[in-house]
Amino acid sequence: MPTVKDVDLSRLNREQREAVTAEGKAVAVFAGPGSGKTTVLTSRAAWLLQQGVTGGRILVVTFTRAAAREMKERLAFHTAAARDLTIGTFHSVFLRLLRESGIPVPRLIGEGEQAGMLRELLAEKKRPWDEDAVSGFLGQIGYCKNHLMLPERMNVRKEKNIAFRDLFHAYERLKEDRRVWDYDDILIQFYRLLRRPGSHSFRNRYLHILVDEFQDINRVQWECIRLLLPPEGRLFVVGDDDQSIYGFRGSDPGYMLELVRSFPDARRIVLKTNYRSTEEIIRAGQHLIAHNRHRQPKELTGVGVRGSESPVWMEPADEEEEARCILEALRDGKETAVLYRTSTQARAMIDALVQENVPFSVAAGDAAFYRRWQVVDVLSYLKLAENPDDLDALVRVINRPKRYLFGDEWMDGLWFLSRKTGRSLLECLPELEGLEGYQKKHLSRMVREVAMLRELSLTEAVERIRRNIGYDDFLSSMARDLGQDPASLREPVEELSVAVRRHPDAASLLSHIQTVEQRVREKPEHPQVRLMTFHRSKGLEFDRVFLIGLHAMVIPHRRSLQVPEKWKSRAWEEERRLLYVGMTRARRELHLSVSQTRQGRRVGPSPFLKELGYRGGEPPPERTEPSQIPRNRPNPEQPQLRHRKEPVRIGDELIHTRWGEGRVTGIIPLDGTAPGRKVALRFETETRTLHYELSRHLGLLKRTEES
Ligand SMILES: Nc1ncnc2c1ncn2[C@@H]1O[C@H](COP(=O)(O)OP(=O)(O)OP(=O)(O)O)[C@@H](O)[C@H]1O
Repeated sequence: MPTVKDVDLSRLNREQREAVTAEGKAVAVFAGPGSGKTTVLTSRAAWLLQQGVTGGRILVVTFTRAAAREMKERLAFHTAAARDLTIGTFHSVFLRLLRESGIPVPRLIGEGEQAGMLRELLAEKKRPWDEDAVSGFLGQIGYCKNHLMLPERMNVRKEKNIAFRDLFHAYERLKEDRRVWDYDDILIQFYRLLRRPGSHSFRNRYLHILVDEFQDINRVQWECIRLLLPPEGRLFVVGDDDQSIYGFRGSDPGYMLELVRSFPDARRIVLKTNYRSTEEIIRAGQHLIAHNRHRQPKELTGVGVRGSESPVWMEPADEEEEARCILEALRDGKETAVLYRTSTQARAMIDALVQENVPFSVAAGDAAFYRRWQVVDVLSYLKLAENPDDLDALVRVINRPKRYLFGDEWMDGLWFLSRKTGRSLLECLPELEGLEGYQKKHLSRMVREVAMLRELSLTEAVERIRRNIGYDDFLSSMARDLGQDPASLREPVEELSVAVRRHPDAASLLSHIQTVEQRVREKPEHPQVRLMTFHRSKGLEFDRVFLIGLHAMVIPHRRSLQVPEKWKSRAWEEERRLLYVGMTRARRELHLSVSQTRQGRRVGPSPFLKELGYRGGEPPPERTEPSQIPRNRPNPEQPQLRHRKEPVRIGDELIHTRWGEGRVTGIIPLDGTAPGRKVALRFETETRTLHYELSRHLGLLKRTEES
C-alpha cells in the first residue's frame, strides 16, 4: 500500500488551507489571478489521499492537457497512489469513460477535416463562401453543441438562421454517413450516455470531483459533471469569473454562481492574496476589472512586492516603432512576453525579431499572417509579375477580381497557345479561343496591369494590385455576398501594405517569408521572448509583459461589438476580462502600448485604457459602449500609470545604449495631453527621434551625470 507524504499545509495561507480541507457537498473557490489556484487544487487532491480516500474515487478535470500533465507531476511527488486518480481534460476523461462503457467510438476528426466537410456542403448547396466564413460556421456549430442546441431542436425563423440550421443538420448527417465524430461529439455522446437509465456504474464511480478553471465550463460539461456526481459525492471547483474568456465557445462564468445556487449549502471561499505581481500591477488590474458588472467582487492584495516602476504607457508612432522599442528593451535579457488581441498584430513583432535574429517562440497559428488567403492572393499577383508562366499563381488570381473565365478547360488551350507562339501563359490569355468580348477585355487588362507591376517598387505594386487591379473591390463585393464585415476581410491586405515597406522588391519579401516560416518552426527551448494572444496567455506568468496594439476596435474587438444589443454588454465585459488576463500575467513589469497609427491610419486608444487612467491619444472613432456600463467612474485610487516627468532641455547631453552620445535638438510633446515627450537627438552620424520617458524607463537613455 503506497504511503502518502504529508501535505504541508503550513506553506499555504489561511484561505488556501481552508479551501484544501473544506468539508461539504460543494466547495467553490473563487480566486483572483496569481492566488495559487493550481496549488490549492493539487493540495486538495493530495490531502484527500492522505485522508484515506482511494485514488480511484477521485476525478480531477482540467481545461488543457498541459495543466493535467502538471497536476499529475505535482501529485506524483506526494504519493504513488496518485497513479490511480483520474486526471485529464473533459474530452480525454469522457472519451475514456465512453470507450469503457462499450460504446463504439468512431474515428475522431480535427478542425481541418471538419472544415473540409463544410466546404463540400457549401459547394453542394451552391452557397458563396470563403475560409473565414467556414471557420465562422465551425465556431457557430461548436458553440451550439456546447450549449446542447442540436439542429433537430432548433426553432428558428429568420432566413439566415434557417440556412445555418440546415447546414448544421447536413454536417451532422455527413458525419454520421462517414462514421466520424468531431471533438464536441465526445461531450454530447457522454451526456447522452449519462442520461441513460443504466449508467449507474459511472454515476457512482467518483466520490470527489475536482474541476480546474471552472469559469470556462460550458453547458454540456456542467450537465455531465452534475450527472456524474453521486448523491453522496463532493464537488470542488476553483475558478476566477474575471478570467472567463471563452464565451465564444459557450463558456459561461454564470455556472460558478449557478453552482452556489444548485447546492444551497455550498461553501464559497475566496483567495485574496496574489503572490505573482507587484502591488502596482495588482492595483491596475483590480481597477480595470471593477468596471465589470457581472462578477463576484473580490479584493485582491499583494504580498508587498513593490515594482521599481509603475505600469508604463508606450505611445510609439506605429506598429513598426512599437516592435523596435520592444527589441531595444530585450537587450537586457529579461524574460518577456508580448501579448496581443489578434494574431495579425504579431506580424510586425515577428518581422522585427526575424530581421534582428532574436530567438523567440510563437504558436504557428499566430505566425500564419503570410499564409492568410488574402495575402496569398496578393503574393500570387507579385509572383505572376515575376514569372508570367507561373500557372499556380495565375489560377489563383484569375477570378480575383472576376474575369469570367470559369472551369479548367481553358488551361489546356492556354498551354497549347503558349507552346505554339513561344509567349508566356499570361500573355496568351486574351487570345484564347472562343472568348466573349467582355472576357477578352478583362483578360487584356489583367495582362497589362500585371506586366506593369514589374516596373514598380514593391509598395507601389501592392497598392496597384489593391486599387487598379481591383483586389480591394473584389473583397468588398465578396463581403457583401457573404454578409461579412468588409473591414475584417480587408484587414490582412491593410497589414500587408505596411509589411512590404521593409522590402525593396518582391524577391526580398518572399525570401523573408521563408525565413519567418523556418524561424517559427525552430521553437527554441528557453526563448527570452514569447509571443502569444491574450487567450493563450491564460495560466502563464512572466517577469515582463508588453501588451501591444491596445486600440479601439481591437480591444474590445470589432467583432465582439457586432452582436445584438442585448448581448453587447456581456461581450464588452468579456473583452475587458481578456485585457485583465493579459495584464495579470506580469510579475514585475507591465507595459501597455498604443501606437498613434495602425496599418497606416490614425487610430484611437481602446476605451478600456481610459478606465485605467490613460489620457492620451485620440478618442476612439466609434464609441459603442453599452449604456448600462458606467463611464468615467470617479477613480479615487487611480493607478500611477504616468511616466516620470523630469526636466529635459535642448542642448542636454544624453547617452543611448546603442547610438552613444547625443545632444537634444528638439522636444516634441505628444498630442498635448498624452503622457511623455519625444526628443530629437543628434548622435555622431545621425539624428533620431525617441520617446524620452519610455527610453529612460527601459534604461536605454542615460543622462551624462548618471554614467
Ligand atoms: N501560499 C503561497 N505562498 C507563496 N507562494 C505561493 C502561494 N500560493 C501560490 N504561490 C505562488 O504564486 C504563483 C501563482 O500561483 P498559481 O499559478 O497557482 O496561481 P493561479 O491562481 O493559478 O493564477 P492564474 O489564474 O492567474 O493563472 C505561483 O508562482 C505559486 O507558486
